[in-house]
Amino acid sequence: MKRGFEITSQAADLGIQLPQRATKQAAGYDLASSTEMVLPSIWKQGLLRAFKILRKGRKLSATEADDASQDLKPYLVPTGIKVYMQPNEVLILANRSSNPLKRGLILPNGIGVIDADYYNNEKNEGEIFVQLVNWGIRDRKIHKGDRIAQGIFMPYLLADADETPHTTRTGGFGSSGD
Ligand SMILES: O=c1ccn([C@H]2C[C@H](O)[C@@H](COP(=O)(O)OP(=O)(O)OP(=O)(O)O)O2)c(=O)[nH]1
Ligand SMILES: [Mg+2]
Repeated sequence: MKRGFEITSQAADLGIQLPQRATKQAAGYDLASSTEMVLPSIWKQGLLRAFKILRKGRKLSATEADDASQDLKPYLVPTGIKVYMQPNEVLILANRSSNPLKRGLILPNGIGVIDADYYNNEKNEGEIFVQLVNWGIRDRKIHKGDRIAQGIFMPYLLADADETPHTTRTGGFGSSGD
């Protein structure tokens, strides 16, 4: 067992497929959404918020002002997939080039880094999530099974003065602190 994908126990009954490459020399394993969800247009969300404020025609209360100034966050699309690999390897998540062109979808983190020690972590079993922002004008529906990103296995190198930490990964998305 060198490297590969597994379905998470939560997604075991969803009938999802393991990621595959689309052509003989494709570098990326296509990852699909494990659920149906709507990704609201980021423009629309921002404008709706602005309209709401304007329509009020009065000074906002402190809580309203606080709500209105909250950042619009990217959506985390679940895949129901976890990945195992060698300790010196990483899975790089990259967007599909057709996503921005055809669907207005971008990966706000540029690329996703899936660490080898994310596998089977205590918080979410190592489920891969794809961060997506819909920067199109219209809301976008994602269907279960839609391919949303691709994962590329890579070896990584250590620096001379590397002091490998002994800490165990407990989750993702900021689990190691700010
Ligand atoms: O697009 C992504 C990016 C990351 N991850 C998971 C796998 C990765 O191993 C973990 C941590 O990612 P990263 O180190 O890039 O984020 P961080 O903000 O530094 O979080 P942490 O403190 O948990 O390392 O989150 C995803 O599922 N999807
Ligand atoms: Mg990190």
